[in-house]
This record gives sequence, structure tokens and C-alpha cells, in this order.
Amino acid sequence: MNIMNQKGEHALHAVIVPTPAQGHVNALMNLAQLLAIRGVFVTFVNTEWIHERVVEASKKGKSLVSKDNLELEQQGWRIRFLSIPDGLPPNHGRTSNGAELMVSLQKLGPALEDLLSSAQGKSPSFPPITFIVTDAFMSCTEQVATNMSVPRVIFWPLCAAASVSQCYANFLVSEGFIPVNVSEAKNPEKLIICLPGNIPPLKPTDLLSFYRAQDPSDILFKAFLYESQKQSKGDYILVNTFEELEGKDAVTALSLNGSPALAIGPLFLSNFLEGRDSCSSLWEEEECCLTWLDMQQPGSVIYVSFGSIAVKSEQQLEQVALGLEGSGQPFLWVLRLDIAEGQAAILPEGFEERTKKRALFVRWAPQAKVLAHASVGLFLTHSGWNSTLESMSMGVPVVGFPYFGDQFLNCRFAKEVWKIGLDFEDVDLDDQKVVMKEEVEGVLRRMMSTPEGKKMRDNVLRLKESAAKAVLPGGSSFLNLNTFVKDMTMSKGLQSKNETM
Ligand SMILES: O=c1ccn([C@@H]2O[C@H](COP(=O)(O)OP(=O)(O)O[C@H]3O[C@H](CO)[C@@H](O)[C@H](O)[C@H]3O)[C@@H](O)[C@H]2O)c(=O)[nH]1
Repeated sequence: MNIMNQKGEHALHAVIVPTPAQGHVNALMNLAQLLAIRGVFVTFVNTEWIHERVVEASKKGKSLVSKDNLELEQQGWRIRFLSIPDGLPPNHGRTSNGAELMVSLQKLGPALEDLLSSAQGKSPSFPPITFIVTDAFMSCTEQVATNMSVPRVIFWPLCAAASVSQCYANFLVSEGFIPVNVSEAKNPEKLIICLPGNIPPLKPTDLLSFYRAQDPSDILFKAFLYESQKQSKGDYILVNTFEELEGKDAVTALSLNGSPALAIGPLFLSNFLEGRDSCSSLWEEEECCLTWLDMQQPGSVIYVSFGSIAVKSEQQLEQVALGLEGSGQPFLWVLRLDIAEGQAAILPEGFEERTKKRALFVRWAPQAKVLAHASVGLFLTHSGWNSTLESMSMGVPVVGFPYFGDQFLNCRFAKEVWKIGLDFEDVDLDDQKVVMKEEVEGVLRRMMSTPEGKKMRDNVLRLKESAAKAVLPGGSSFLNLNTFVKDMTMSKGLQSKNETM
């Protein structure tokens, strides 16, 4: 790929900075590929902790990223990987202590700027940096973009409604909705209808769960309010959703300063439909589960995964296990690497023996391929936004079992707004409550074998169709991404004009 375009100008060069967590890295890696296909050079900056895991997972899998090959060169497009320390000691429990991680990330600006400046000088095969795409929760990029005089593009990895609620968090403080009073969540008069964007009315418990802390000096509470201030100041806004799902107004509401705001998702879907691997798993994907799925009846398997961060108590996992057993359906369950060692302890006695003819456990699955498999009929999920998007894009209904952050909103919207699934009663009011096996079994049976479940399957199949339309050539997200690249080209032109003035 030539660093000059046909007009003799430098090609575009995007720096992409994800929040260091699986869901965020996946979405932005998919964006990196879609930009690269459109002729943009990409520098992808992970924290060292994430980078080491991607390299390690790719050694065992078939991904193209390795320690010696830190550039992904495929079909003429160029993505370069750089990494930066996250400021925490190596043995820090990053995902279990999100507050310390977030505070540390907020201070990364100077190190990021140093890294990019030295990379600019060292690599003549990459043109000068033209813009930074920053995860909405990486406020440290603000000063870097200003100092480098390049546009700062804010990428929202959440659905538009959750993004709007976060973007307007300081306003919600002034309206008295934050801190969230969980006990008022059932009061119909407490619905939040003051947010812009024509988003459905929100319940207080739909807001990011970090705002439930009643003590405003809580570290996460403060950190998310701080991010909110920075999130309203982007030069361009991109959201991982599609207009047909959430409407244009919800996306436009994310621009408080008149900057363009566009929906470009589901980001993984066009790569998936066109057979491109996202190369961003933090753990090795156990492809063997696909062969197991081949042997199951169409639409019969319940896929169970609670994403990369959510941790359910042992007692809760035991009840989930017994509920799955009682459902009578085959199931594929992702028990993550970090907790899989304790697998014997969390699974009820005799459970593995009793279910061995219809159960498979893996540590990490090729999730999109699993959801696309004809044998999968239901997804029991923590309702992370990527999992929700992947499920609807593959036409698989969901049972939501949220844990934190935006998952409560995603879960409720799946049930009440998009009508593609169910959840468990009252989980959103008290996440300490254990959902018992009878309820787990009951909800799974309602989804798998009642007319109500069939209706939700029909609804999700309609969404599957509109998601594919959105990302394929001529679709809303496809065209929005083209518009974005064109606008970045223009803003580059404007910049060089300003420089010569
Ligand atoms: O066995 C597995 C399990 C998951 N995944 C992938 O991992 C990602 C998980 O993303 P997500 O469903 O969004 O969950 P988290 O990793 O928990 O994501 C965090 O980031 C999301 C985006 O900001 C938020 O919506 C979530 O609430 C937050 O927990 C998805 O792309 C999955 O395909 C796999 O590849 N294999």
C-alpha cells in the first residue's frame, strides 16, 4: 500500500485507541479492518497487558499478529500494532479492580503522545497521523489530539441509548437522577424522559450501574462523570449501532457541539460476512465446539456465556447449571479461563456425568461463528453490547442476565423494546439476589418451546436481516463509514491548508 494517494497526497493514517477490555478491543479492531479496506493506514494502540494476550492467543490460533510480526498486512492493507504500559503493576487484577485501571488510564496522555511521536519518526512506511479514533472511555486522548493538531473521533462501543445516557450524565446529576436510587426504579413516575434523541424512556436502573453508588466520592462514580465531560467534545462521533435499530436522532444526540455523528455498526458483521477474522481475541478460541454443534439438532442448543469481565457467584453458577439441566436442551457453556480452574467446585455434584451427552464446556469460543451455527437456538448472555449485537445479527434470541455497566439497559431493551428475549425477574434491582434453578429453567423453556418464544425468534430474524442490510454495500452503516472516511480526507485537506497559511 502506497503512503501517497493517486493525487500525490499522503494517504489517511488513523490511530485507534481502545479501552483495554475484550468487548472494546473487538469492536475497534473490526473498525480498523474496515478503515484499512478503505485505504486508511492504521496504528492500533493496545495496553501492554492486552497486547501480550492478543499475541499469546494468536500463537495458538490462526491470527496473523505475532511478536515478530506487529504489522497485519493482508490484501494490500496495513495495520500496525503498538503498545503502551497501562501504569499498573504486572500482577494487578485489572478486570476485578476496574476503578484503579480507569484512573490509571486517565493519566496515559503524555506516554501515548511520546509513543506516537517516536513512531512517526521511525516508520517511513506509514504516512503522518491524520486523526485519532478514541474509545469514548479513553479521555486521555483529548490532550494528545490537541497537541498533535489532529481531529479526535469519539467511538461509542455501547448502544446509542446507553451512550446518550452516559454522555448526558452530568445533566442527569442536575436533574436528580444520578446517583441512582435503586429502590425508586419501579416507580413509573421516575422514568427518565428528559434525554434527547427520541430514545425510549429510561428507568433509573438503565443508567450505567456505576451511578448506583450513593457516595459521590466513589472512584468509579467520579471517573465516569469525568469521562462524560470529555465525551461531549469530539470532532466526530461514531457509534457501534445501526440506524434501523435505534434511529438517527439517538446518534445525533451524541453530538453536543454540532460535530457529525454517525452509526456504523454492527462493526463485526461485514467482516464476518466477508470472511475476515478480527484477530483480537484475548484467549485462544476453541474451534472444536463447532464440530460438536454440527452433531446437534437445528435450533436446539442453548449457548451460555457471560462475556470477558462478568463474574457470577458460585451459588449463582450452580443454579444456572441446574436450570440448564432441567431445561432438557443441549447446551454449550463458556467457562472462562480464569474461573475454569474452579469448574469442579461450581458445578453441582454429578452434574457433568448427568449432562455429558448433551453438554460441552469450553474456555473461550469463536462466539460469532457459534451464534451463526444453525444448531444454536438461544443465547443466555450477560447482555454486553457486542454479545447483544452479535446475537441479533445472527438471528438468535436472548435471555439476559446482566451484571454491570450498560448491560441492564441492553437486557431491558432486548426484552421490552426490540422484543427478542426475556430476562429474570428483579435481577436489575438487586444483583446480589440469586436466581434459582426453577426460574432459570422456566425462562429457558418459555424461550425454547412456547409460541411466545417463537414470536421473539421471528422478531430477531427480522433484525438479522436489517443488520445485514445496514453493513452491506449501499446500506446505512456502510455508507456512513464511507462518508466518515471522505470527511476525514477533507479535514486533512483543511488542516494542511491551515498549516500553509
Ligand atoms: O467465548 C467467548 C466469549 C466472548 N467472545 C467475544 O467477546 C466479546 C464480548 O463483548 P461484550 O459482549 O460486549 O462483553 P464484555 O467483554 O463484557 O464487554 C464490555 O464492553 C462492552 C462494550 O463497551 C459492554 O457493553 C459490556 O457491558 C462490557 O462488559 C464479544 O465480541 C464476543 O464475541 C468470544 O469471542 N468468545
